[in-house]
Amino acid sequence: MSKTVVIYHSGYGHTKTVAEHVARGAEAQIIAIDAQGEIAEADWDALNAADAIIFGTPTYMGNVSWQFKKFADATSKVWFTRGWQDKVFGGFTNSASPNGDKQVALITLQTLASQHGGIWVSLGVLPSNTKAATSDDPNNLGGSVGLLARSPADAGADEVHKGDLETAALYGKRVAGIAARLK
Ligand SMILES: Cc1cc2nc3c(=O)[nH]c(=O)nc-3n(C[C@H](O)[C@H](O)[C@H](O)COP(=O)(O)O)c2cc1C
Repeated sequence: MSKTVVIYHSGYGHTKTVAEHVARGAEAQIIAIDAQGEIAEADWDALNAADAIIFGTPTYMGNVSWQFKKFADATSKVWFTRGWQDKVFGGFTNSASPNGDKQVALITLQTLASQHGGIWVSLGVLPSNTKAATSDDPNNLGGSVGLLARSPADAGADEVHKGDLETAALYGKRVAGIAARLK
């Protein structure tokens, strides 16, 4: 059994909903970065002990939230010791527009994982991109690097698109499964 941790920031709850579905698929511990961009000391211990880490952030102004970036910069302490070298990593982002520059945020997460010498896991779910496809379908946003999710600007935190939440669970399962195979 591998140990997976989902660590995310969410300003208004939508990304939290996505994180919970990723964590359910991965059977992962879940850690929230708070509004000041902080996590507890015990959370660092959990991250250090994990076989797989999945990063999550809303896309704000075309990139990760400042709270996530503050966390990312704080990981430089671990970077110096190569403490996360060869861990398995994944990442997800949620935003209002179908595109909304989500990919930029995702690449930031992939780059963070790579800085740590990690093994990045792609989404691994075929896009639903036919005329009949809807937001209820898996990977209807057509991602490949990691998980993309959409919450329309007027949607509540419990209204993240159904297909994206299903994709979130599939992706969590995939990351944890790959970590278990490598262990
Ligand atoms: C400061 C700010 C910047 C945002 N920038 C973007 C953006 O660049 N692209 C986009 O599609 N949505 C953008 N949004 C919309 C959020 O990504 C969307 O509401 C998301 O669901 C918020 O997630 P959260 O509830 O976890 O904070 C922005 C929202 C805020 C508050």
